[in-house]
Amino acid sequence: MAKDDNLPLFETKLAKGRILFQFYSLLIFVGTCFIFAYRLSHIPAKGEPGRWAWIGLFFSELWFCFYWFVTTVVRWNPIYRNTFKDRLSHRYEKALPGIDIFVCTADPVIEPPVMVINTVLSVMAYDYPPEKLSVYLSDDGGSDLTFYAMLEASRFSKIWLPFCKKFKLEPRSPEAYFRTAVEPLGEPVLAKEWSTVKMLYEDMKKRIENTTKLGQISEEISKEHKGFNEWILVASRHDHQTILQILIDGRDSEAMDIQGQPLPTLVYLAREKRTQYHHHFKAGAMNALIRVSSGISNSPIILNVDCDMYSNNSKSVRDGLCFFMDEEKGNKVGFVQFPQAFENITKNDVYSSSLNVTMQMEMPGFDGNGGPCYIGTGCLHRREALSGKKYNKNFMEDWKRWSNRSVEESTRVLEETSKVLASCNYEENTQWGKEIGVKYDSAVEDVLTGLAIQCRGWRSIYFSPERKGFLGVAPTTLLQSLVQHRRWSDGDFQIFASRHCPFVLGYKNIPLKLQLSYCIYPLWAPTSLTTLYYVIVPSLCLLKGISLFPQIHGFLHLYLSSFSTVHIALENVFGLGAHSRAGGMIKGCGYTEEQLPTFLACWTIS
Ligand SMILES: O=c1ccn([C@@H]2O[C@H](COP(=O)(O)OP(=O)(O)O[C@H]3O[C@H](CO)[C@@H](O)[C@H](O)[C@H]3O)[C@@H](O)[C@H]2O)c(=O)[nH]1
Ligand SMILES: [Mn+2]
Repeated sequence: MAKDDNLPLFETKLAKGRILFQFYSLLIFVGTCFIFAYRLSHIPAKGEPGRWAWIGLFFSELWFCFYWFVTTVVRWNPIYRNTFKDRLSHRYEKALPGIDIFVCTADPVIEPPVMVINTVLSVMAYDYPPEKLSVYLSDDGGSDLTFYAMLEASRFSKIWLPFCKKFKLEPRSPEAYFRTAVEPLGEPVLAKEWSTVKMLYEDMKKRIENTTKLGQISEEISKEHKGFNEWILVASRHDHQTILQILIDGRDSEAMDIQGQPLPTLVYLAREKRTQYHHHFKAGAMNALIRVSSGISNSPIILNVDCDMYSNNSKSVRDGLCFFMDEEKGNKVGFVQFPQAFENITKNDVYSSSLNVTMQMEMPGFDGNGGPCYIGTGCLHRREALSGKKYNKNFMEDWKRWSNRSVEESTRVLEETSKVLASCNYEENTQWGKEIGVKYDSAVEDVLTGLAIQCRGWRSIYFSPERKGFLGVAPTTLLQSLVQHRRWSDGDFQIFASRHCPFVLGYKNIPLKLQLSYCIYPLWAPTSLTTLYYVIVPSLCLLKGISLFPQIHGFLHLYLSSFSTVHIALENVFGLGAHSRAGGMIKGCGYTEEQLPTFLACWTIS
């Protein structure tokens, strides 16, 4: 036995500078106490003008103080993870488990088929034994255009996968790769292959784009695959039977790339849609995928990505497995969440679409408090945890059980038997969407599902490697950004106001500091009310000559002004610092949610 056999597969590091941050928080807290002392001791008497405005202001400040407390709890103790993939490979290379990868798409117009298949190709090309990978595309658009693109991708994968592996390319989305890669002119052999593959990709892209533009499949194309016949029965995207096509069956000995290596299984699924049944959006799609995949490959680990988030790092699956397969701590891990990162962030990122503060400060903080939330994409799940199983101390994943499994049926029979699992009435009178799978009835099904998994005893892990695991498309216009934030604020607040409230669901199931951390997003919505109050009422009162802030003189002046200096200086270090450390621009900073310090500054300056 080699001597590194007992070493862990991952390590955890505490963030630097925590003490400084904690000291800074203490300073803010002292300042806040002074404010409350003043507010309470100077309430205008009954009949004096401004009494109600004053009391309102006091409650707003109490709220800000609570919100600041929650953000401080989140940021108190961030941790960072590091994996040892060489140890994983050394110990388990022959016994690596199967991985099922789910890609969700919903609309061929908003999510063009070319983009979708780039994501699909990027995950098919993971640096992982291909016979152990199964990629499932869920098409809620029920579109033959997307199906056609998948057919093209299944053919192109035979060239693309060996090409990626031979030259160890990154990223493995052909579009993203060719956009940035420089032609290797110095090496004639490589250069020839490079330009051939590029040309083949461009040709395929053109064919798909032309068909998409046309909006329908030509007769010539429809003869290429019997799958197109399914669309004869499709009334509309909201009313059709299940369409399930196994485009590449990994068990098939003829499913080989041009180098003779096996290919990952590739499945196209458009679950059944009927107008009288609610389809539950992405959550419904995910649950159909969980069931269908259990009949086909049934891998113990499930990775899910949105169709606009391609894999930017071919090692991510191995990274994730370092957590699940760690001998000491792995069994408790329910899911491993990667950050959402985007490749289309504008220069100043005025709407803070990059989510830098969330991804680089808050999520590591969640992890330190008990585990990050599930954020819908770039997440590896343990199938058992996602399917509703409770963790218990004796749980031991049997990684071999899954790899020994063999499905006997032919591809066609397998397709037919699996279709039932994606039908509309399959979930009637079951726990799907409640206790099993991704939860329904929430605009942020992901956060709610992650919370439930944690409450069932599983640990989650946040892993942010230097080379980003996934890159997606962020909203860039004010309208897109507002729509997204409104959905998040609404959805998160609904969780808070329901029986799924972190303090109810989490009571005794997750640590109190994690329950508190979970409030940070649900409280966005109510905080907007106090913010509006704080912005509007004092200004109106000033117009009437009523001041709601103290006139400063004497000792208090000295104290407050020195505090304001210290505070503003520190706010620059921590507020701006937090933002720019997270890679943001100064202009985007005003949009981060550092309210209390901002209001403190407002106090001290007024
Ligand atoms: O009926 C539907 C609607 C959407 N989707 C897919 O769901 C994903 C996310 O939807 P999108 O409209 O892009 O929402 P975003 O605001 O970008 O989603 C963010 O927020 C969601 C809710 O918190 C998470 O589920 C997502 O993963 C996260 O990227 C996309 O791949 C869609 O194709 C479906 O499969 N079926
Ligand atoms: Mn999206």
